[in-house]
Amino acid sequence: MAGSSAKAQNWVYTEGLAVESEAAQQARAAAAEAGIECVTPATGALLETFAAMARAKHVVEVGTGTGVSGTWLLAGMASDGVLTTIDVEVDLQREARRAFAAAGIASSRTRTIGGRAMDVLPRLANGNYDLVLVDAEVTDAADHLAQAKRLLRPGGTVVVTEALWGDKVADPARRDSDTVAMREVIRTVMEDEGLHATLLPTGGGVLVAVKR
Ligand SMILES: C[S@@+](CC[C@H](N)C(=O)[O-])C[C@H]1O[C@@H](n2cnc3c(N)ncnc32)[C@H](O)[C@@H]1O
Repeated sequence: MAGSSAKAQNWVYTEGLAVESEAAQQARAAAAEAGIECVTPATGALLETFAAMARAKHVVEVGTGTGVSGTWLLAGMASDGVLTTIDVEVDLQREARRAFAAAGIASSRTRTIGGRAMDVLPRLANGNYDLVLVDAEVTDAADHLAQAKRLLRPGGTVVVTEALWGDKVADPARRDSDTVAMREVIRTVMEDEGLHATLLPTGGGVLVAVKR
């Protein structure tokens, strides 16, 4: 028990270290008002770091929401990098565009596409992207991941958020369909010889894989 309370303390400490920009805070408030989930501050900081490590110029995001994750990604990307972000909810994307503008991001650096990811992703170019973030429905994550693999250049990174699925993935007694689907996504990624992969406990769990 002492171990798990120390882990909880570590988690709170890690989240507290991530200083969120005013624009991301604005997007987070809009997400709360709309009743949608968004990445935690520590996950956002991790996304910024991944984007900066890659000096990312071409990033795809599945699940724009109100722009919390997008704001963090743009902060880490190359100054001329372009974020292509997809969501079925265009009203949420309007909030995201507001957050990107508040962050001082030129409109030419974001491409917000309204629609279902599986209608949009197949139209994007093979091997052209440095980073793909998958943050929509867990039931679609396997399909989004397969598209991400196609879109990434060698050395490009795919990130799947909420990978610990409300702390249920690690509990073998949890067998609801969403938890099983996320476990299957993790297994597929970890066993894929075309990827270097790991699972981080940051935020709600972050599955990260680099294309070989
Ligand atoms: C968890 S929220 C994204 C939050 C956002 N990434 C952030 O952290 O600020 C998930 C989003 O995925 C969108 N979504 C769900 N299914 C989708 C699909 N099949 N294609 C595109 N977007 C989808 C929802 O409308 C919702 O805005």
